[in-house]
Amino acid sequence: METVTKKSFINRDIMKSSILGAFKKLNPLYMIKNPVMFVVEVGFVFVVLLTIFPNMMGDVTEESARLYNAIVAFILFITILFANFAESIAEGRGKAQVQSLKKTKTVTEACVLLADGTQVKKQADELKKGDIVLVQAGEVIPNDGEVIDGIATVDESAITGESAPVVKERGGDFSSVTGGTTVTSDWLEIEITSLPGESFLDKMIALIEGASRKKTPNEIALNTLLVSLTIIFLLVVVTLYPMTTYLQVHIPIATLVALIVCLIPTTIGGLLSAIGIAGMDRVTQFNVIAMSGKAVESCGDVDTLILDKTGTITYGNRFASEFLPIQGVGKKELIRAAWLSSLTDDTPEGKSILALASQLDVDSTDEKKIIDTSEHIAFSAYTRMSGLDMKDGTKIRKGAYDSIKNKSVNAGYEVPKDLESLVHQVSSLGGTPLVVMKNEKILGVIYLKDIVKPGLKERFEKLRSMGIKTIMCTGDNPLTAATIAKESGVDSFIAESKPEDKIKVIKDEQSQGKIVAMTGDGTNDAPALAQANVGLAMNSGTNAAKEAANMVDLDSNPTKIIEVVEIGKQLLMTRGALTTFSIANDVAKYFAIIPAMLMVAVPEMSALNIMQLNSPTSAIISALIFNAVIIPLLIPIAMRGVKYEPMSASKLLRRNLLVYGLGGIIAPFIGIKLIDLMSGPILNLMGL
Ligand SMILES: Nc1ncnc2c1ncn2[C@@H]1O[C@H](COP(=O)(O)OP(=O)(O)OP(=O)(O)O)[C@@H](O)[C@H]1O
Ligand SMILES: [K+]
Ligand SMILES: [Mg+2]
Repeated sequence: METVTKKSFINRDIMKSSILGAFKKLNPLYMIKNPVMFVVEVGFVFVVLLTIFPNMMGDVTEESARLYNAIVAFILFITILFANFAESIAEGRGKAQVQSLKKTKTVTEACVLLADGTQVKKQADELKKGDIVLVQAGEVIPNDGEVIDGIATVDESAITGESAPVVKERGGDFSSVTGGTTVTSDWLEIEITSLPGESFLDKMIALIEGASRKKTPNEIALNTLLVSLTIIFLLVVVTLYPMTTYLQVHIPIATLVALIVCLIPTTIGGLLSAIGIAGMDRVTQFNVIAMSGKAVESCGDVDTLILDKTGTITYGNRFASEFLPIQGVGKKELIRAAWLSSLTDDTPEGKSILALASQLDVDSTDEKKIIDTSEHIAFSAYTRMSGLDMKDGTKIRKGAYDSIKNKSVNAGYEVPKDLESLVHQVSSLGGTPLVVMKNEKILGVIYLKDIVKPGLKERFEKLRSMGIKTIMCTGDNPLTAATIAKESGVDSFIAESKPEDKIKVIKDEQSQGKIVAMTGDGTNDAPALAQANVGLAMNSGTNAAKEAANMVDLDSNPTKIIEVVEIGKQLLMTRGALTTFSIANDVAKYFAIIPAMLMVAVPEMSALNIMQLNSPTSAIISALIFNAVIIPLLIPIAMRGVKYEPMSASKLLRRNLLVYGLGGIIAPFIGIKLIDLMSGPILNLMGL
């Protein structure tokens, strides 16, 4: 099982560009998007002006005020830089990735096949949807498309980072190709399915570049809270001013600005967007492309996970392992019918049936003729069968038990007595029984082996402790479904389901207020992928599925949805934890510095001055320094996320309140005291 490797989130290049980025982001037009930090910037400009014109507000008496104002301005400036730096670091890794992706976007020339059989050369950016192109070994695929002819290996490392080439061919799971990848052997005829500039690679670049990074609903809600808190503290400090005048305490304007900055939620305000970007980045590092931050965030809220059986819970390459004829039918006859039914079946199941039949000896001399003269009945998840209508009128079908049985009964046949026991035999082993019939008469059963992936039981257990329900949806019969469900440990299952049943399950869950995630790869999964709150499509899947989904797994590993959900949970938790910490901090600072500030004028305050700070000036400067340095100190947590262990929501809340709430209250007392011990004497020397 893959795990997220804990790469360092910072290196020299990222450091350099982040420092530069921190300065670039000082632009007020940019800063205003982050109202909390914008207030700090306005305060900074104000204190700079007070440094240059100390008498601006008719405020000053002592000469030392200029120096004091300069120090406050400097710390405010550093605070803003730290916040900008956090965001730049979060963006840094994505930028590096974009650069390597852009390198793969070389200008390619495509060989377009026209309807009359002639070929013309076109630039990749002139290709239209529906154009058919021929791509040969060594050439780059000009845009996304579906293979319509040929078989070839394709190097997809430009996109997936995986160096082993992938075989692409018409039909089945490996028919879609991505622009920017390279054909390494043979040739492919590809029908283009994307417009120039709208390919998967283009979308990936735009996403990582952040061009389409919008604030997520959760971020917007939190921002509103932070702005409200900012307004409240602004009012608190503004009302403090007449009070102190009444008490005849002189508080310099710079101190009031410093006080505001200490009290408004600058810590979370400075880290909020970094947390979101880092969450998306963690998903990307995991080789999953999220189409929006909202998608990653929805993962954190997921209540129900819909999984399909084949390929997700069991290995995708379910293979034929036995032919079981019903009484009165020869094994040879069954094998021949099964072979015929699979001659033009592109699915892994069909291919494995051909392989087993050939291995067991089947007369295949007329193969080509049959293929050429018969009508092909392709497998579909709706009919749940596949086969051939031969020229001589023979109809051969294989498919799911209930589908074939219904068809045979409708044609007037009785269900063979021993059929059910054969189906039962296969199903109770967790295998898929495919029933074969010739001219509506049932001949026997093909045993397709389905193997449950290891380690799933523990993972479903983990999901359960996170409060997530897992539902397996399968087109297979109830007994096979029950066996696999039991073996893998999913919470519940739905058998004999058609694609629209998946949508129904999703809608039912959603109508109960649940957030639903699902994976899929087929065209018939597309509507369900679109309906789900989190739809994770496989990169190997069809383009329709990829368009409908809001995430794509480049490694095409459906079980990854589990990790993606965990990353989403972790993102929400990190945001919650740091918000709690930040607000607890601000409240603590209030009690730490107000008494120190006022004790000169109101001696009774000294009882509250538990911190015993050097002087009112040192108190405010120390608090302001603490307020600034806490931002870079928390960058590692924002980047990596808080440690996540699955547990119930209420337990999690309690633990978070304890660690980050209580921690947030205690930290400033210790931090400010330490800074005061160091800065107090220096300020003394400066005469402050
Ligand atoms: N190539 C095929 N030809 C005929 N019948 C098939 C073929 N592949 C699968 N089937 C039958 O159709 C049923 C439905 O297939 P479908 O792909 O919808 O579901 P599934 O593969 O069983 O489960 P899942 O939804 O988990 O992928 C299968 O259970 C099987 O009985
Ligand atoms: K603050
Ligand atoms: Mg399937």
